[in-house]
Amino acid sequence: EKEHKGDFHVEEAVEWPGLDLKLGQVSGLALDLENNLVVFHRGDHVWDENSFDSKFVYQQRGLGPIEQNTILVLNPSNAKLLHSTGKSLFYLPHGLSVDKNGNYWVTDVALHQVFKLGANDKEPLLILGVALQPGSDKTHFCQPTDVAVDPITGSIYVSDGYCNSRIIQFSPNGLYVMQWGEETSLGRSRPGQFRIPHSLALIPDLSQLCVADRENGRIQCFRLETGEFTREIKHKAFGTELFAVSYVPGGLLFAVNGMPYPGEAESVQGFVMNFSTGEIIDTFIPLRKGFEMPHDIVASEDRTVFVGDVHAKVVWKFASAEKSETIVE
Ligand SMILES: O=C(N[C@@H](O)C(=O)O)c1ccccc1
Repeated sequence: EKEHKGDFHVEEAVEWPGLDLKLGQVSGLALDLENNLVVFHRGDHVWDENSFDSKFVYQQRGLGPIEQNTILVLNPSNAKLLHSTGKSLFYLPHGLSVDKNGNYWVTDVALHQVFKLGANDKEPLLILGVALQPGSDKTHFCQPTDVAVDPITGSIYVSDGYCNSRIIQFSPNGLYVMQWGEETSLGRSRPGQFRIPHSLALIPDLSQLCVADRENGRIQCFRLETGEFTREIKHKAFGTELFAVSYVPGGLLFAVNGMPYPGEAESVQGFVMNFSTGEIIDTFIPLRKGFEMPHDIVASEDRTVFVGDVHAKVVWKFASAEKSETIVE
């Protein structure tokens, strides 16, 4: 048995989903205002080595947008489909978050754009970026990976992206405010340097934004108002890549790492950390089939955890099993 610290351990809820969700590559997860699970997936589109040219221009425009509904709202207990939207809009879904008014915020790495969608509207309420045009100025992104909205100020934060190394802040109505971050120089990665800022976790009560700095295999956190670096959370157990990070009010940080590189000892797994100390208090993997490429993670206050896998095209559910004793290896 592995060692668990703290007072709980998350374990796969094997009855989930119990029905075929007919998912494509699962890129983003979020919880809506009723704690329903929101899934952002790619339907019949895939991101593979033919998707982009050397200048990050999307090559499969001829396919047209994904015809399936790319945003699914599921009952978190029985996975029943409650609502779906987002058809004929997107080419390569990536990040997803829900704001305090229940709007969906998503990024599309093929369009190089960020969208705000009302829960029931067809037409986007706001679009940032220029369709299909990669760039790195105030109006262009390059494969933007995630978006988070501060519930207190309404400020919009975008992690930009696979082919940029920055976080950009926009005002609530989408005007450029400021940005921070730079690409990682050769050798050691310094604070504020990124190698694919891949996922965002906004912590409103601490006024911080944490970023999964994917290829640097670490989490970096910054002050929301200034972009000032506050801390790094990095563990050997993360291995080379750290894909996604998610914060749960009450002080827990959840994360998933990447598939091990050849010869790497660290396995692909989920992590539960104490936000204030940064220490790992639990790790978890599915009970039957292993993770393939866990791509996003979201957790609710009752410590139900969902992990979306972009290779396996599934969503895993984990529930926190009250642990009666500490079992040491
Ligand atoms: O990272 C990649 N994909 C995932 O993150 C994703 O699908 O979002 C990727 C990189 C190179 C080529 C093809 C895919």
